[in-house]
Amino acid sequence: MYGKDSVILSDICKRPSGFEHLSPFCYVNILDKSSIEEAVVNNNIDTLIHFSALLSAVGENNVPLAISVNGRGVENVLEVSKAHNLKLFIPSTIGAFGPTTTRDGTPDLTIQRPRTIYGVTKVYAELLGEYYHEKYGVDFRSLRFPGIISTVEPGGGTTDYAIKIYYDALLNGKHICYLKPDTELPMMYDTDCMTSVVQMLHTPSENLSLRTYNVTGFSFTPEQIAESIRKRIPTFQIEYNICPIRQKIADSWPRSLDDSTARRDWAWKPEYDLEATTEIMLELLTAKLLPPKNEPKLATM
Ligand SMILES: NC(=O)C1=CN([C@@H]2O[C@H](COP(=O)(O)OP(=O)(O)OC[C@H]3O[C@@H](n4cnc5c(N)ncnc54)[C@H](O)[C@@H]3O)[C@@H](O)[C@H]2O)C=CC1
Ligand SMILES: CC(=O)[C@H](N)C(=O)O
Repeated sequence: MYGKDSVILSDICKRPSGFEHLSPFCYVNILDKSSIEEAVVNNNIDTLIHFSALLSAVGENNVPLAISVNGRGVENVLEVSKAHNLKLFIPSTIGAFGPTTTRDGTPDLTIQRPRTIYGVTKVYAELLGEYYHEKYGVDFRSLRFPGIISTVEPGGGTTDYAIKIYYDALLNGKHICYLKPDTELPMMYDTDCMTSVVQMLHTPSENLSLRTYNVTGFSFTPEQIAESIRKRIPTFQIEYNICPIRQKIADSWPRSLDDSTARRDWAWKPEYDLEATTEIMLELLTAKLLPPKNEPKLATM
């Protein structure tokens, strides 16, 4: 299940430089079922992890494309999983909840009436996956993630500021935040996110009481993440220029998630809190963005 001999990455665009050593890479357009099937058959794939999607903010700007990528893409991977007996993981999100859901300690099973096309398509993915599991026996599994914080530049979501703020802290000493200072959202560090996927995929089917679980790390506001950065970069400043679209989305999402079912069923437990996340983000991004200048080489004799 791990390592470059076991994993193949795919996308419709070339992978960013610096990741070539990770694993083989191939073109797959998830809107083209035969392209998924070709990759599965040619590489003898047994598990499909389907990450491709348009996130919440970009989805609002291109609804037909979001319906297509997030909706048809899911239909295609489910059909291919059914035909080739694959284990299938599709991430869901806090975006699958909406303003009528309880926002604090949101449980796994509750009202799901999202108001974004991203959320609507993610509820569709959850329900269609569970339907394929019940009707056809597809080993479908899903986790509802909060905002994921990693050093990879964000792809157009509402929680993106929680990545950009670290870039800005190092490059400019200042971040202009599109959410209000007291907007609380749940988040999780990258390593915990990947651990949760691996743990859930390893859990025997009979131990899963749900096919879609909440998982979370910790919750914070822009003010609180700025304070955490200021402990390490005292001159760091945050200013606010509210984006009404993203603010409205954030105000409709949970402030915190209840992930006790995942903790009970497959011993889920995150390792990173806000301080540990700030520590590692600043360390990794310093290495990525501010590499040490090369010392002049000594003349060889
Ligand atoms: N980043 C986050 O905070 C969270 C992400 N998730 C889920 O995790 C998954 C990955 O999210 P990110 O990596 O942040 O998104 P991203 O926007 O960074 O990456 C999405 C990828 O999908 C690819 N893609 C788009 N159209 C495609 C097509 N037709 N065929 C093949 N690939 C296509 C894009 O090229 C891109 O590499 C998504 O399903 C998202 O809903 C869930 C909760 C939080
Ligand atoms: C929480 C998510 O699903 C994503 N980061 C987004 O903000 O759209």
